[in-house]
Amino acid sequence: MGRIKPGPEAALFDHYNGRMRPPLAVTEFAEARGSAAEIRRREGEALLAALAPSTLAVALDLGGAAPGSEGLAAMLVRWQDAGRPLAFLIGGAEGLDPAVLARAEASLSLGPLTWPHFLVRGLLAEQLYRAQMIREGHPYHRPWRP
Ligand SMILES: C[S@@+](CC[C@H](N)C(=O)[O-])C[C@H]1O[C@@H](n2cnc3c(N)ncnc32)[C@H](O)[C@@H]1O
Repeated sequence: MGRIKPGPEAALFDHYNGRMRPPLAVTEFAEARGSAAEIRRREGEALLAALAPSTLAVALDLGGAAPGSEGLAAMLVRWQDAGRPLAFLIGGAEGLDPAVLARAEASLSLGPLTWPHFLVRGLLAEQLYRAQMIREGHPYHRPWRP
């Protein structure tokens, strides 16, 4: 949700997305106006209208599953094996509407801290790139801990 402007958040996303094979395609939606509930509803309607019926939607949500990076890599394999378009949904400042959470088949948390949505885009891109590296056995991911 939201149209990112040139700046550090856009650069963070571009940095990791530029490494992905293939890169992620981003669809941006204008942030809505009104009360918090109206914003969530209007933004939710725009998001839902853009999803094809076959799309496997994953909501980025604080209440979602919070796997480690290797767990996320395994989840991604399952999602991609479904052979359906895969979409990650990131809410705006007011969060995702309950209708969007209900449509999503999975929800993913990046931990209990609340992050700004444009930062979430970059954080997610890094984790999806990391998941690719985990699948390839690439030393980008160093799972050992001292
Ligand atoms: C500023 S947050 C919205 C905060 C809102 N109060 C809520 O609870 O969703 C904007 C969006 O970023 C994503 N987001 C922020 N922090 C997150 C986290 N820790 N895990 C997953 N998604 C997060 C969600 O998609 C959220 O809708």
